[in-house]
Amino acid sequence: MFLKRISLLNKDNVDFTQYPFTIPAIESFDELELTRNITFFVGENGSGKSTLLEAIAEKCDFNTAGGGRNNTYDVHASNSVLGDYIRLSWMPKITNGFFMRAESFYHFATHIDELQKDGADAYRSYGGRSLHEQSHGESFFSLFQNRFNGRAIYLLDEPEAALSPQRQLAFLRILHDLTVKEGCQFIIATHSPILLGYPEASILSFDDGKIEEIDYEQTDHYQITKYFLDHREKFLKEILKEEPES
Ligand SMILES: Nc1ncnc2c1ncn2[C@@H]1O[C@H](COP(=O)(O)OP(=O)(O)OP(=O)(O)O)[C@@H](O)[C@H]1O
Repeated sequence: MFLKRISLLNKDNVDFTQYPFTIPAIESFDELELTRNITFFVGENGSGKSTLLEAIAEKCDFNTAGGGRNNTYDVHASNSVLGDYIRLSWMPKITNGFFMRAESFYHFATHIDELQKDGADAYRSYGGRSLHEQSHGESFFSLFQNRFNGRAIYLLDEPEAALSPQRQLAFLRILHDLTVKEGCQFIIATHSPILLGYPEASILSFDDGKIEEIDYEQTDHYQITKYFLDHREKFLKEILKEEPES
């Protein structure tokens, strides 16, 4: 493990009427200890997971549109406001890593194509061919299999977005190998009940206005998916029933 703690600085200068401090989990955020090689961020849509992940990426000097330190391109690279207010505590400090956001991965793929056109052997780290020539899920997988290794921290925003259930299971194996054999650290925002099931991870919930560690079985992702699978017909009848006209 490398990144041990994330702390809020300058609390006196914070404007709680402005984004990102209007997000309840960020408003109450003070300090977060990271205790495992894999940390999951979970929570309802809009609960602040990406906001904190992007702030960590900015403090790591990764491209906030996606990429590592050396991936300089402009598309959607936004400044993280929260990045100005947090401090990362490392032991030891590392600089290698990657910020992956599913939503802007297309632009990252174009950036790699441009590097290749300029003469760099950029495809080598991504399965030997353009990420655009691979399916969405295949391109994610090429990144995980070829680009990720060694003493590094990986910040992933919804990596399951393009992965089939089978590939999500295969991704668990990659996570296992990269953390156990290579010592990599991961922070992953996810909605996947499959990924969240990884046994040696800590799960931080952003719900109920605070960031707190919870068990797998306490997550909505586990509970709703399990309930749905166990009671699909009853569940669907309930949510699809016609309301009587008033
Ligand atoms: N640049 C911005 N300016 C103002 N508000 C923003 C900005 N970016 C995000 N927000 C708001 O902050 C809240 C948290 O967004 P964030 O993307 O961190 O949520 P999330 O937990 O990652 O959600 P999801 O699971 O849907 O990806 C949302 O209500 C969103 O509308």
